[in-house]
Amino acid sequence: MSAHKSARAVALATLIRVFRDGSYSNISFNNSLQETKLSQADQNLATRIVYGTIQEKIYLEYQFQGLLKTELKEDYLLPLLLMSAYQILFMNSIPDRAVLNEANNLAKEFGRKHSAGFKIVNGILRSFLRRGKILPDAEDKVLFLSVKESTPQWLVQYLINNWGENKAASILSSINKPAKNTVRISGLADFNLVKEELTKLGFSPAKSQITEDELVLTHGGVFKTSLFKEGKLTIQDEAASLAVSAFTFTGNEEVLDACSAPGGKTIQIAEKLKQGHVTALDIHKNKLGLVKQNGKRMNVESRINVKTMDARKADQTFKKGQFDKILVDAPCSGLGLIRRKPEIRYTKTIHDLSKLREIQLDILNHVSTLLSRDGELVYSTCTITREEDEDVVKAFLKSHTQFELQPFTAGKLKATKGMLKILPDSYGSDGFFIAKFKMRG
Ligand SMILES: C[S@@+](CC[C@H](N)C(=O)[O-])C[C@H]1O[C@@H](n2cnc3c(N)ncnc32)[C@H](O)[C@@H]1O
Repeated sequence: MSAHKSARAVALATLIRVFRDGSYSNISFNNSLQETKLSQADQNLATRIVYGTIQEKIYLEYQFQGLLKTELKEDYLLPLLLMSAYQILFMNSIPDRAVLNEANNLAKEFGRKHSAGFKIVNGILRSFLRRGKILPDAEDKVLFLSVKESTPQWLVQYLINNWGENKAASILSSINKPAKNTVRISGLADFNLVKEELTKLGFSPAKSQITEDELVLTHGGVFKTSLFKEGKLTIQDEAASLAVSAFTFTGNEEVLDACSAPGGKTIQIAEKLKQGHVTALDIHKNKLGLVKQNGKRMNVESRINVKTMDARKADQTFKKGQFDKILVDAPCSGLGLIRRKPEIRYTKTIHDLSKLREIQLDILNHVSTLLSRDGELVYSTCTITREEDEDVVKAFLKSHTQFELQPFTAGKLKATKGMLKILPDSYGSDGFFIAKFKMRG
C-alpha cells in the first residue's frame, strides 16, 4: 500500500482482509497503519470506521436486504457498502453526500479496470438513503436481537437459554458500548502520586467500582506517557486484574503461571513477590517475548522465569508439590472480550466451547499435581460460558476429590462459594470468571 492512502482507503483495505481472510482486526489494522503515514486525526477516523463496521456487521448487512439486485463479484464491494452504511448510521458528523463521494472514489480506486463497481455502490447507497434503516419484527426475539445488536443468532440463543431474555438483551447492548480506558497502577509505584500525575496530564482518573488497584481514564493514549514507559502503570481490564487478587501472598512464594502470555497477570504476581519467583509458561515461544518485554518495562524482570511449554506436559518437568501458587488463566473462547475484539462473535461457534473445555480441564489436571499441600490454585477465563467455566470446575472437582473450592475476596468483590462470574453488563468491564481451589484440610 502506498504511503499516501487516505484514512478510508486504509479502513477499506483492512476490512477486505478481515472479512475475506478472517484476519484479526487489530493485527490487520496495525499492518495497514504501519504502511501509511496517516495523521493522528486520520488514524482515529480509520480506527472508528474499521472497529465500528466489524462490530455492527450483521446490523449493517441487514440494511441492504432487498437493495442488492446484482451479485457483488469484486471483493471490495461488500466491505465498502458496509463501511459507508456505518458512517451514515453511526457517524452523524459526516454528511451523507460526503460518504457517497468518498465511496465513489474508493470504488474507482479499488475496482478493476472498466469495472462498473462505482455505479453499483452509488445506486445501492442512494436506495438505502431513500428507504432508511430497518429492523426485523420484534416478535422474533432471537432474530431481532441478533440484528439489533449485531450478534450471531446462536450466541443470542445461548445467552437467552442461560440468562433469560432481559439479561441477554442487557449483556448484548453492553458489549456494543465502547470499552473503558482502564489502567492498573503497579504495586511498586505510589498509587496517589501516579493518580496526581494522570490528573495533571488531563486523564481525569476515577476510581474503579471493583478494584482498588485500577483507575478509569476519560480517554486512551496513556501508553505514550512516561508513567507507562517507566512501568508505573499498565493497561489492564478491571475484571482481568481480579484473578491475581484472588491469591493471598506472603511474598516468598514460588508461583506457576501456566498460560502466561502476554504477561498481564505474570507481572501482577511478580509485583507481589519479595523473594519468590514466578515461572511463566506458554505454548507459543514468540508470545513469551512479550512477557519478558512487559516484565522489563514494569521493573519486575528479575522475578520472572519464562519457559516455552505446553502446560499439559508441565508435570514431566516440574516436581510434585513444587509451587505454592498456581494460576491457570486458560485459553478460552474469549467471549467476555467482545467489546474490545468485535470479530470474536463471528469467528467462534458453539462447537468451540466443548473443545476448549477439554483443553482447559487437561491443563488443570496436569498442573494441579505441582501444587504444594497448603497451596492455592486459581482457574480463570475471559469468557462467560458455562462449558468453559462452571462445567470445568465441576469436572475437575469430580476427578480430584482432594481439592475443594475456597471462598475468596478479589478487589472489592467477594466470592463466598469460591467462584466469581463477572458479566460484561455488571460493571462495564470484560466478562470474566475466577475459581479458587485449595486442598482439603
Ligand atoms: C488467556 S491467554 C493468557 C493471558 C495472560 N495470562 C495475561 O494475563 O496476559 C491464554 C494463553 O494460553 C496460551 N496457551 C494455550 N494453550 C496452552 C497450553 N496448552 N499450555 C500453555 N499455554 C497455552 C496461549 O498462547 C495464550 O497466550
